[in-house]
Amino acid sequence: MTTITASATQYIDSIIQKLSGNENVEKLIEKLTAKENRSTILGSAAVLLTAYYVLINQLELNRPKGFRNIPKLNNRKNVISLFRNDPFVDRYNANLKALLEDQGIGRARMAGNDIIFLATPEYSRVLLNNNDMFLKDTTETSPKYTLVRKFFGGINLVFSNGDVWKRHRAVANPAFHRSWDTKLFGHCANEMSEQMDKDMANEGSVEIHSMFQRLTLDALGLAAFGFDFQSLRNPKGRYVTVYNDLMKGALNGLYFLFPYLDRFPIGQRYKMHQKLKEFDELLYDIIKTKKAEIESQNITANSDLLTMMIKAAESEGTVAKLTDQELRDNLSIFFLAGHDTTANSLACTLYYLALHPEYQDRAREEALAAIGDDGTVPTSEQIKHLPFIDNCIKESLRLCPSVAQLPGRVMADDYHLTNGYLLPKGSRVILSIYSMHHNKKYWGDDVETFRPERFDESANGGKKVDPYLWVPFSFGSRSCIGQQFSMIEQRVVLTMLLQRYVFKLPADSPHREKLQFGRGGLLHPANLRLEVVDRA
Ligand code: HEM
Repeated sequence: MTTITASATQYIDSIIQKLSGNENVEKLIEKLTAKENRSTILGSAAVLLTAYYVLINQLELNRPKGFRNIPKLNNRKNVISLFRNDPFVDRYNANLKALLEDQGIGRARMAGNDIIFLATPEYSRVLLNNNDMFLKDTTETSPKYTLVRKFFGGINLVFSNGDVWKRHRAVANPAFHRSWDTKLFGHCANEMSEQMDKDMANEGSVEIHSMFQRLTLDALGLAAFGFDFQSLRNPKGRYVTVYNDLMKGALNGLYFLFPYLDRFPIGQRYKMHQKLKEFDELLYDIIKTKKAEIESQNITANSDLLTMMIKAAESEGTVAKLTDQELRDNLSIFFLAGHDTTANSLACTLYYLALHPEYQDRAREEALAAIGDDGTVPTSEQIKHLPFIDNCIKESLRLCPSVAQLPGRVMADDYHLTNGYLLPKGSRVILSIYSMHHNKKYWGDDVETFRPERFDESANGGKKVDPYLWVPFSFGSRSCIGQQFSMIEQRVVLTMLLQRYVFKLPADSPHREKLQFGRGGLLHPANLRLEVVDRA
């Protein structure tokens, strides 16, 4: 484009030089510059410029062909739906589904950026195997004074790239890849049972999603840094309230659209910034205590994530230590990444088991065979082999992937897909996990039916599900570091609950026809009430 403009200017200059001195031309210039003609000329210039601008924008003549060929999504409707904060699935079904499931690719323009959606296992393979080309969109782009930036930190495992990400992942890997003490999750499952019994006695049903949110917050607090939020026992406790308020505040869409509102926060927003200071004091206190414990050798084999991360950095020698601020930022991001995600998965799985009693019976049979019926917390060994329950969790994560779209990537350079499409440098790319998980082409006509057998290799002639197609935890080197943690938590909790209760969907449940989803960033059931009947 710049080359074309430069040559055009040179060409016009040479013509002006040739024409200067020519009497007719000089008369014409005189006419054009006369005062009375100026408004006409300015008007015509404005019309020409507008026409040029419209042509460039509508026909996109300034964009490369490979990009222009990518089918366009219905942008206007999609943006309106975003502003209305419609639940993700409604927005997807109305505006994205048809094109993405048919073409596997589509593009839109939002807030001045090109967004390209990818939705086939082939594109998924390309994206997930090219981390240096498809860069994570980091929080560094949001100003330092925003609540979201202060809460989740500038640089952490989730929002970093290249060598910085490698360093954080190297420190966190040993902390996650080890056997987890099932007692921790068992303790939380027992606490949840007590609360469910109370709700059943008082209300006749249990809102299962919020119950799981409380369970996973308690489990993560204990596992991450040995702190008990006690949100199951006391949902209005000091730190639970602080944490929940901060989450709500950090994910408030208004401040994503207008981040500068956080520069001089007032009223409730000001109070949130103050609460963050309280939360930070707690985290830094815990870090200090853990460091002192490590120094005095006062640590056990079943230490929390934080202790393991500090120890990993100190004993490896090869990986640089994380600063207190980096440790704090990672702890904070573990909460964002690892608590609601698991809660949503547990809630959806229990919903499908309540909807399909025959699958629930089969899952319970497997649970009882593995862990017995005496009400004790299962051991790691006992929950190692639960193929049917695992398949129920997988099928539930297929239908309800908590992370419905992989967080955005930014193209480090122009990238040509094999079929001629171009992903231009700087454009944003989103892998639509939800679209791949709901496409008939890949899963058959019963795509919307809960059928755990899809994941049973022996029932499918040894055929495995493509790991780039089923990606609730993503895949490859940047896949979810907490996958094993989450699966162990889900196995312990589900086996213990199935051992003790029968779950039923109330006859008048709004979820009877299909699961209804709530608003917000992660895919989760909206107000899901189940009847929880004691087997005894
Ligand atoms: C059902 C539960 C979970 C789901 C569906 C889930 C999903 C995901 C997905 C899709 C990613 C990839 C994000 C991306 O590449 O942009 C991811 C990354 C991550 N998850 Fe999870 N997650 C779950 C549980 C957890 C838990 C329990 C933790 C921690 C305690 C956790 C911590 C993380 C972290 C730190 C990353 C970033 C890894 C990296 O970039 O190296 N997740 N998760």
